[in-house]
Amino acid sequence: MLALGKLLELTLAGREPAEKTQLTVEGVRMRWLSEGALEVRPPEARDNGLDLLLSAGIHGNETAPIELLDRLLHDIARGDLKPRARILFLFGNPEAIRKGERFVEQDVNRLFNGRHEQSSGSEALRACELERLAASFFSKPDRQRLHYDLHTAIRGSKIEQFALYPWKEGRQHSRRELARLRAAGMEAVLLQNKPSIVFSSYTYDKLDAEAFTLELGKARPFGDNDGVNVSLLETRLKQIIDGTEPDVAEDGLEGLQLFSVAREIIKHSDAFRLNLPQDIENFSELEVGYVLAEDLANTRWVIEEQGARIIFPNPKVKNGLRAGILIVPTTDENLA
Ligand SMILES: O=C(O)CCC(=O)N[C@@H](CCC(=O)O)C(=O)O
Ligand SMILES: [Zn+2]
Repeated sequence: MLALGKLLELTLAGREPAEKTQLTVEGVRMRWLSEGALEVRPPEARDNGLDLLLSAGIHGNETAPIELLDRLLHDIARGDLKPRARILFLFGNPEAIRKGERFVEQDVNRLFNGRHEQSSGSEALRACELERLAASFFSKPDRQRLHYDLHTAIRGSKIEQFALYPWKEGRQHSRRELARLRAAGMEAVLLQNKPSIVFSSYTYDKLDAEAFTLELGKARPFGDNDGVNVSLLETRLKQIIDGTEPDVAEDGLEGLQLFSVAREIIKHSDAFRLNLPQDIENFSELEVGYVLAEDLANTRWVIEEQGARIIFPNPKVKNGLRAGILIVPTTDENLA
């Protein structure tokens, strides 16, 4: 296997490779760009015009997606997987990955779309670098752009694998991309309805990629991911990479549950209280009238929406950040 296939090992050791560019026997070029960043380019004659960004480890303790990208890279470096797409592999927060923690000082996934400029520290610098790497990768005209930012969640979930689809004014969510996600094993998609500061929102909004955050199960340490079944996604990614992906039927949304955001719960102060059991699962339903959260100055978050569910409840976030998302079921009528 080419040494650059060991991007994860290099990243965990905090080392630069001796050789920055290597070629497989079939002429696939692997190029190390910076810590945790590697570009793969097929020979020109085989290039099918897709630019695919695969990122994981934006949160350092979310290891199943990191292991998945590591397996794909090994297959490419051994010549077992022959790309027809250009690919950028990114391990988002190397320092946090080495520590096995979600983040070190601040959550990288709250620092995109310019937020890093208002901040400082190594994670702000990393978010800036990730934006730059993604922008440079997606700068070639007339190519398809696709980004999957792979995550696992802090808690268990009533719906194990789901995607979050960013929003941009005047742009419609794509039925074809949703069918592709369904084929990749996703059981639900949350259609966002406002701008956001996460990585996939940056590539969707500023770089015109089709972009998604994918949640694949519960976060566990390296080597402990048997419970996270990524086989459908892994098969689909291999097919996207080597250009053998079966056509997705645009009516192929069967079994895919769609949700939209009703409200984001923002923690404003240290007085914030979230009235949920610690072990509550994502997608748990909340009854109308339930007092979900309380904050300073008698602010109360009371459930008003029929069929409301909660995802990512987390009262420990820093003040000013999202402490949960209230979602409601929606339909496919506004898809392009
Ligand atoms: O389990 C949790 O509370 C968080 C899991 C996670 O890291 N989710 C991403 C979602 C990003 C998005 O909104 O697209 C995050 O919170 O950064
Ligand atoms: Zn995450």
